[in-house]
Amino acid sequence: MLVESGAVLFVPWLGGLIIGGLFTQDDVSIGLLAGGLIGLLFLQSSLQILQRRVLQRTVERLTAGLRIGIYDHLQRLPLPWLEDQRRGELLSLMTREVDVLSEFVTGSLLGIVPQLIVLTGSLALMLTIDPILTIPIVLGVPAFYIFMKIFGRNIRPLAGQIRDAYATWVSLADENLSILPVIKAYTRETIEAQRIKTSVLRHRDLQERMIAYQSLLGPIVNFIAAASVVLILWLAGGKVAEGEMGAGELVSFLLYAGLLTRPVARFADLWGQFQHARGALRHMTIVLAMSPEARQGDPLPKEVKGNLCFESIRFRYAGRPELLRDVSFEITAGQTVAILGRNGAGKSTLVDLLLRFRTPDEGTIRLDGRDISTVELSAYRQTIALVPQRVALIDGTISDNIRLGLPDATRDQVEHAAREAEAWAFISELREGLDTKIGEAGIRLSGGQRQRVALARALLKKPAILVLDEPTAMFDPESEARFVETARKALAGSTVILITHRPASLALADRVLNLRGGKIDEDRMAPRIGTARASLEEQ
Ligand SMILES: Nc1ncnc2c1ncn2[C@@H]1O[C@H](COP(=O)(O)OP(=O)(O)OP(=O)(O)O)[C@@H](O)[C@H]1O
Repeated sequence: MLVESGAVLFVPWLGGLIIGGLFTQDDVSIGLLAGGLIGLLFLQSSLQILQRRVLQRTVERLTAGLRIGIYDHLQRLPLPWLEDQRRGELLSLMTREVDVLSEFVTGSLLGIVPQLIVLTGSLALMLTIDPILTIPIVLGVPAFYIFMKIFGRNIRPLAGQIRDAYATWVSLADENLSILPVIKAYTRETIEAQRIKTSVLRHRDLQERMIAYQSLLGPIVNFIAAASVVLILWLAGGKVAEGEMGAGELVSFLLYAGLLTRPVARFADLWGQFQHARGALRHMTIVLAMSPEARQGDPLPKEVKGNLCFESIRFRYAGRPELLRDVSFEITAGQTVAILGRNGAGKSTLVDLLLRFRTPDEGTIRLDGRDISTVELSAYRQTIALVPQRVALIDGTISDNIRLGLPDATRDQVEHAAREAEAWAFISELREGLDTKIGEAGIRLSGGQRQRVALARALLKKPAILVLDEPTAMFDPESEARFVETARKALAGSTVILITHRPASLALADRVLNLRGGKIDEDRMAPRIGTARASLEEQ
């Protein structure tokens, strides 16, 4: 770009010499100069080709790098922050805003220095030809920038509004696509189509306003440039007639004035693009400056026993009354403890605290006596397997899904885990068994089947601590009874936290804790559970 800008500055000079040569009728030097000029133009075009290729590649690399970097950062951010964000906004950050920014960097920002060379070079050479003629041009350029700045004031807020409008419509479309059955069942298609239309049209209208602003700029700049050339011709024409200026010099001067329009027009666009990119950059900076979860900490010993201790835990969600007031309990390694509580009592929140998805406002959770907040995060989470209420499966085969937490597991281990989770019966009936594709690219599983796959995934990991949030909620009574029987063997040795209201599953528990009013009590039902276990064992 720098070399090309230098080459560009020679063209008017040579052009002027050729015209000057025409007047002196010197054929040899004109031929030489014309040859030189063609060579220079050829060099300029070749450099432009090279420049485009290099820039295009840089755009692609920058875009891909930013996307990878932002995604990687996003998934390391704390869950509560991620839950507060709109999905569309995060998607737009990785797609549209990355494009805006990388196009600005390679399309405009990198061009600044070469364009400045052309600008100052042209002005300097014009000054050497005729300082008086150059003065109005030198004065005109700052006036032009003040005009651009005023113009930019309208563009900046608009760029932010466009970003928001885009994120809104993408969020809406994303949400609607994921709840299509509800939309169809409640025949909301027309209403939803209208909502999408309104938000898409709002984005379109804002975009049109932006284009209107930007398209005004180009022609205004061109008009100013053309009018200036006419003015110069008029002023300089007299000087040539009076012999104060040669024809060649006039041509060079005009060509330099023409050259000036290139950087000036680029800088005019630059302002709008800069405002646009600034919006994207600000959003990106806010997200990238967010601190990820603290991952560093003490390593865990190889053998984790699974003794858990919640000490005086207090917790509230922002803007809500205190949910956990003084939660204290201990679980000895290998015990299965059921946690009961009404809807909204805070059971899932306790699990979130255990997994370090959230941090208690006060109190400490200990694993084998260590404060979990001081332990290295990945190693800590690897000791826990969670079967959440809402099972999330990935697009892939059943086997991929079960292997999620233990990618190197053998086929036998996967099958064994599937049997323990009462999943083998339905898997073996599928034509491709464990290799059956599920998710968007494959078959849909029923709620109960999904839950069993998730359970197999957790059992395969053989974690020190297993958290089961309503693991049998979608099981029929027979499968539940079988699960309870096999699970007792499968879970032996693991510390199990079981959140359930189902009496049959409760039979798995050694102890029952009741979460009520933000506190934990040991439940009086416990002896009855012992009886239920005994009767199950008899059966
Ligand atoms: N991210 C959140 N922000 C604000 N409040 C929340 C959040 N998540 C949960 N809550 C609130 O905290 C309370 C406890 O929720 P939690 O999911 O822990 O209850 P739960 O005992 O697991 O309920 P359930 O038996 O229905 O699953 C509820 O009142 C819920 O509205």
